[in-house]
Amino acid sequence: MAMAVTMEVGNDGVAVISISNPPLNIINAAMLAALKEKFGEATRRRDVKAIVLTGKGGRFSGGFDINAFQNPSGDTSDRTIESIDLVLNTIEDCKKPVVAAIEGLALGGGLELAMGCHARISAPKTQLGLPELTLGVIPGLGGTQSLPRLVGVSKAIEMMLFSKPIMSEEGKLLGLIDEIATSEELVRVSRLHALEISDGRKPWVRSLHRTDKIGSLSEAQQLLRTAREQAKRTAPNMPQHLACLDAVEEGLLHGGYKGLLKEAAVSKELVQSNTTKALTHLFFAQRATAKVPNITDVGLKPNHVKKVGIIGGGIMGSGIATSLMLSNITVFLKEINSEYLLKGMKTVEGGYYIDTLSNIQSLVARGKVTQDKARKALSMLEGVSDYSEFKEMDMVIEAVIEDIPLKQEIFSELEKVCSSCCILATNTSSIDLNVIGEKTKSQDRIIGAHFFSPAHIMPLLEIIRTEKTSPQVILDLLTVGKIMKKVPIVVLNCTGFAVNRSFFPYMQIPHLLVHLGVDLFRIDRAIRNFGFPLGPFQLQDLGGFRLGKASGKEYENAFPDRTFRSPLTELLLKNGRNGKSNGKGFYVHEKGSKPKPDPSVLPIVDESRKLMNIMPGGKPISVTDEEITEMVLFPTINEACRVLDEGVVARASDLDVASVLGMSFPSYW
Ligand SMILES: C[C@H](O)CC(=O)SCCNC(=O)CCNC(=O)[C@H](O)C(C)(C)COP(=O)(O)OP(=O)(O)OC[C@H]1O[C@@H](n2cnc3c(N)ncnc32)[C@H](O)[C@@H]1OP(=O)(O)O
Repeated sequence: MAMAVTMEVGNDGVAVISISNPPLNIINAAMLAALKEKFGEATRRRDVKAIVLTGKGGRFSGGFDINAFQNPSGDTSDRTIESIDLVLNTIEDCKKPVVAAIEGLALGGGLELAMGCHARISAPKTQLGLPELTLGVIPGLGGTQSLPRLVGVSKAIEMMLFSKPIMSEEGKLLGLIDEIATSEELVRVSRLHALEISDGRKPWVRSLHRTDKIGSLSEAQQLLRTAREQAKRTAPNMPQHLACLDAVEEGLLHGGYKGLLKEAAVSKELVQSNTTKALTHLFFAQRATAKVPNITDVGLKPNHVKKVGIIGGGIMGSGIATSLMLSNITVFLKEINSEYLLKGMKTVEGGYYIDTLSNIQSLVARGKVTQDKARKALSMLEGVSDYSEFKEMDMVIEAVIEDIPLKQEIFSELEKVCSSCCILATNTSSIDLNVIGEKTKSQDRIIGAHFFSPAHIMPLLEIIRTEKTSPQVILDLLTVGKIMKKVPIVVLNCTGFAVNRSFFPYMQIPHLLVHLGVDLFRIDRAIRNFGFPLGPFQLQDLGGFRLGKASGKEYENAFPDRTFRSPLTELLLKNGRNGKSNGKGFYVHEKGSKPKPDPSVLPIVDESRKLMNIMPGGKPISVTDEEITEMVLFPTINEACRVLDEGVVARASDLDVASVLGMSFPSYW
């Protein structure tokens, strides 16, 4: 059904105005106009005593149409300010009481419409939130004014700045929700509530008139100061956080109406910003990854994957296991001996390293997982040291070291011990899948499941298919990925696949620059200032130099025309450095403190420079930070274009998503 706003007036004198725009009742300009019209009609009609505003199809509304931010009309100067015209003048100042009946979700503009009403009745477990900042904008239908007045300044700032929705049960405690009613009772209870307001038996509350939750101005300003400092630290390159706080402050200083004007002015500016363009592009790009041509559009049904075997309990294997367990999937973790098995199990569960939190403990400590969920997840893990249980597996993920003969042997073995419909996946980050499966006859069920480290935290899953991988197997892994709350992108088999292949210049060009005389710590700083959380040398420390050397070889073989070779990595290894794993890389890594640049690495760098001798005239080149960033990123973009041109990814936007979620490319560029 297309977008519609309908009104039904009952014998009780309540007009129920319903919005409908399946699946999420997204609001657009036409809907706002239709709402105004229906409210006008309800206000005029003598048989209407009160109004209930609700959404059809079990969802109130997912908010305003994000497409509108992608193509904002150039001149918005004489556009109506909807927060004033509709939410304030039409709904909040309506001459008849208006009650919102909320179910499923009320996000962004959806919640803002509800906050314009005089009371809110919600079904249980309904999501309420203002996630606009994740899109580069701020709440634009009055939310910066109504939310602080309904839940207090501190909670409102938290909900907006972290774009963190709450559930209706918490909303009830905070006073955002007046009553909770079952889905079946929702509209009936809302009608009664509206009539009771009309009879004077329940209070008729206009959100913007409220001051009781705001507290003193000095307290509020202290909260705003702290929030501003935090925003400057955590979102230094994004304007919307400070802009949102400015709009809140304006309303606190000069009243809700002035606050709405400020909100509108700021929104108008932000909607044209590059940050909004980038973040809304990412929103749709992320959803597009779920649509894989010839896989998700050919009527296949996913098989239910209940049991997964993992071969190898190292960092990757234990991270993947953690993520699967938290998604209620039973994991059999296999290691070659009891010592390694214990270590793998403890990395997941805790207790092996006394001073390091296990995967699960660290998620609980960071508030990502509740104790209850952690307990449940732990019951999904079993450690094994042979293949006797593997007949039962729906999928196996191999996560051993990058050693071709070892992987080939494991896959031959798996073919024998697993059932013929078990998915055989490898977590290799660069080895050709055809080579891994060469010694089997099961090429149709061999697939790459490339997780990014740490696998229980990073959201990207790169799914690699060969020409022989069956569509059903691809669909099944896609589905498991979604159950694990990962964002899966499907790519073709090639050296480095889509993500590491695109980013191999990002790891190599910094070495070229260093050999041309640029300071390595300056390169990391320039890249961090651009917005990456870590510089390329910090990243190489994390991966370890042995891995760097092995994958460097792969790229040298595959793309000899565009690889930079230097003896640096070899020299580092010879000097007993392997990056973070032994505490010695380009940085000093000590437990409990941030990595610090290590000056003792510089003589090794100099030795490598001397051996290469590529500085023009023997002198370091002179470059600006901007040039450093461009010299590192432009070849990366070129490689991404090759990846696209060769059809390794289905869409350019898949690479955008992969760069942000897998390589932490700053989302706002
Ligand atoms: C003026 C106001 O202050 C400004 C605003 O309201 S800004 C918008 C605020 N709202 C949001 O940010 C919510 C964005 N949406 C979401 O986070 C998620 O869609 C959700 C959590 C609501 C639901 O998730 P889920 O059930 O997985 O559904 P999901 O697949 O994401 O969405 C279903 C479809 O609706 C689309 N959609 C979701 N929210 C949308 C929006 N706000 N605008 C346009 N399209 C939207 C999706 O692109 C998807 O389309 P597709 O089927 O063609 O791919």
